[in-house]
Amino acid sequence: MTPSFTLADLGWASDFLRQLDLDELSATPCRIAAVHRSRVEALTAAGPLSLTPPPGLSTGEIAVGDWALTDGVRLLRLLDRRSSLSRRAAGTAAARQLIAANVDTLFVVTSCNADFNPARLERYLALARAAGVEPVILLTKPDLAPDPEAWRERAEAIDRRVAVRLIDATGPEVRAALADWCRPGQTVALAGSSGVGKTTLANALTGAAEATAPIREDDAKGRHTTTGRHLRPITGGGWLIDTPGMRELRLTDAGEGIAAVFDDIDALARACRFADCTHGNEPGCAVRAALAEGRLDPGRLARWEKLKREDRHNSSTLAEAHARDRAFGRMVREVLRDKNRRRSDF
Ligand SMILES: Nc1nc2c(ncn2[C@@H]2O[C@H](COP(=O)(O)OP(=O)(O)OP(=O)(O)O)[C@@H](O)[C@H]2O)c(=O)[nH]1
Ligand SMILES: [Zn+2]
Repeated sequence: MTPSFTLADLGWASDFLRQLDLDELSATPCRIAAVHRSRVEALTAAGPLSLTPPPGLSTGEIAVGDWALTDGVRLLRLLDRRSSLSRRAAGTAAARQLIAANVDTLFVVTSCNADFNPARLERYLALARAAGVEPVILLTKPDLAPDPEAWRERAEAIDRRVAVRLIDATGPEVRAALADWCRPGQTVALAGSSGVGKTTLANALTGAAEATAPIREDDAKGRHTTTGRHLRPITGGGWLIDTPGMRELRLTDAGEGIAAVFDDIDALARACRFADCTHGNEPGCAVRAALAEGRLDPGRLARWEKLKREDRHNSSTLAEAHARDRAFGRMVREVLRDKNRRRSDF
């Protein structure tokens, strides 16, 4: 059985259509469902396709969730994204790694227990905002907590603009509870620590069968292709982007997002007498004044400062990262040389 999706089901919208030139109107819009080393898998209104990217476009520049144009064999070009989630690439280099594109909602998942950590939640909210994605906080395991409402209140206090839902990931109501964000054409992703229930939620949204076995669909030629590997249809409408990279998000260049989550502190800092105020001993510091008057929670200020430091560190230029790598390489070589020297002394 081949599920068929309309372009609107796949998330096609007028801001993608507007990007097409007249001579591109005959090309087929497709949504990237999986990215491999040299090919991508894509979904079209006529079914799944396996495509090669055009010369000059590496698969590293393509993300699951991207919209592109195809002639049926090749990917012709990528369309501009509405949002993109990226993280600092593994290793020490400050390069960015694309994780997902055109995500509408990031479900930030934590539990009604010791996993709940305001600093981490703020960090995820900042990351979502910087990516252009709406964050929603999901609090799992309310069934195991004596007073789940207290956890909800704590989560709501972090940012009043963010929706918070208590949700038993193992219960029957997962799709109903998240229906607002899982309408046809909408795309969601899940982030959060290990063990908070992301896999359980993903299975509930997509149907457990698809989660454990890849969906096999007949393509036009009657061969079997595996599709939707990382762009998984949600039962009843919408899409879940579930890639290995989604599970390890780190904060990169989220300066704008941090300012949005901590707009109160940001406004205070702008009112300091000196533009480069460190909120230490400078006269006319509005941040310290707010602290002294009890208008600003010292814990919140500490988390803001920590996030800013971390963001500065993660956003350090490639050149700096390379310099660090070189220094590290030099150290490793020296240690090895030293070891060999000692070995040859025996
Ligand atoms: N009672 C209860 N158990 C839950 C709930 N959510 C998750 N669990 C259980 O918690 C355990 C971990 O859930 P997972 O879905 O594997 O967590 P995860 O976030 O995917 O973890 P990683 O795969 O390590 O990232 C499982 O045994 C779930 O059944 C919940 O809301 N209530
Ligand atoms: Zn100040």
